[in-house]
Amino acid sequence: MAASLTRVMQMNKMKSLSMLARSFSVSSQSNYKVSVLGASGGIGQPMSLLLKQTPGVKELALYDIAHTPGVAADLSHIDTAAKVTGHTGPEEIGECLKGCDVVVIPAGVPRKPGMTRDDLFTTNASIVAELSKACAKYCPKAFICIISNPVNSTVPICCEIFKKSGVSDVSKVFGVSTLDIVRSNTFVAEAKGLDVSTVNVPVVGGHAGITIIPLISQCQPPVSFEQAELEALTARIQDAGTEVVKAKAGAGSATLSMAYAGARFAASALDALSGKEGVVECAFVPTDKSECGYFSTPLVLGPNGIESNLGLNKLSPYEQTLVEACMPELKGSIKKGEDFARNYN
Ligand SMILES: NC(=O)c1ccc[n+]([C@@H]2O[C@H](COP(=O)([O-])OP(=O)(O)OC[C@H]3O[C@@H](n4cnc5c(N)ncnc54)[C@H](O)[C@@H]3O)[C@@H](O)[C@H]2O)c1
Ligand SMILES: O=C(O)C[C@H](O)C(=O)O
Repeated sequence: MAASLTRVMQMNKMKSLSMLARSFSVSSQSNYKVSVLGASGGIGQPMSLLLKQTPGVKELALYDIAHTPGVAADLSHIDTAAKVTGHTGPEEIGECLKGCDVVVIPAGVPRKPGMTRDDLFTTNASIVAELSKACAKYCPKAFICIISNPVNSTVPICCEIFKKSGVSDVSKVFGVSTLDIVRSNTFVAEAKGLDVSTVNVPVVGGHAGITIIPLISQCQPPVSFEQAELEALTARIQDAGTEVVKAKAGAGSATLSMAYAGARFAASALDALSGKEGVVECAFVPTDKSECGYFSTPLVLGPNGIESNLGLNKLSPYEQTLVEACMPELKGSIKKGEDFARNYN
């Protein structure tokens, strides 16, 4: 009786792990160290929980300025392979980052109702600069996945800090815009009554308001909407972060959906590192394909980071107007980040 119960439990666990492996599509043979900076926060905790269950994670190193020992102790009791370590404060960040393959950064303050993402710059710019400096020192070859807002400025900050620290290759620095894709897939599937697991909408541009540009004309499977419906859907995707901020009424912004999206992007990074073919993700990265210098587009990822940038592909006339409209804001946010980093010590 006890033996058969154990067998059923083992089968259930294997089933749930293989479901997770399939949904995050990670090669189970790989063996990587993943670090989360800002691990005690609203995103950091649930994302670390997902990463603790992600096949291929050998070590999960958690860093924050507070509460990391408790989060690490809690997660370490979960019976999955990843070894969990907790690190608190700047004197422990080196140990956290040494040997790291993938770093995910959700450190920093979230929005409250009435704020824009850019309003977070004052606080978050220096947090991301400080953490980027540590990454450049301790794990310059790792995939760096930046969640902290404003992403349109924090990614340029990280890239500039890397260059200032002597790390010229920034082809593994990514602004995580996966949540925009996750939301677009969900909303399109709901509108068309499709199985959401089959829907894939590329989202390009940046990660704030009008800079978020879903390419619904390139949705797989193909879908079509009346223009008014398309515009309403696009606006909902662009404002989806604000929708959550308003609903949380002062208690922060998206955490659970972001944890899912962040863990999914990290899993793709692990896939890319392990040499899996055909890993494609949209992310906000440095590029010479856009006049801005940074833009989110679908990217083919490999062991060395971006293998190729798939660009915008064929845009509809409506999407072309959205791309043109986002340029002034995007350029301003990028410049703000670059200027900040150049003056940062
Ligand atoms: N890219 C996206 O799509 C997306 C989605 C949701 C949220 N965000 C952003 O993610 C960030 C975090 O959101 P949250 O809800 O988890 O916030 P939170 O306040 O719940 O957690 C942030 C964590 O960062 C930690 N932290 C602060 N300074 C730090 C430092 N110097 N080093 C390490 N850790 C530090 C805090 O102690 C806290 O635990 C915000 O900037 C938010 O706007 C981005
Ligand atoms: O909206 C926010 O402030 C958080 C995040 O950027 C989101 O899109 O949910």
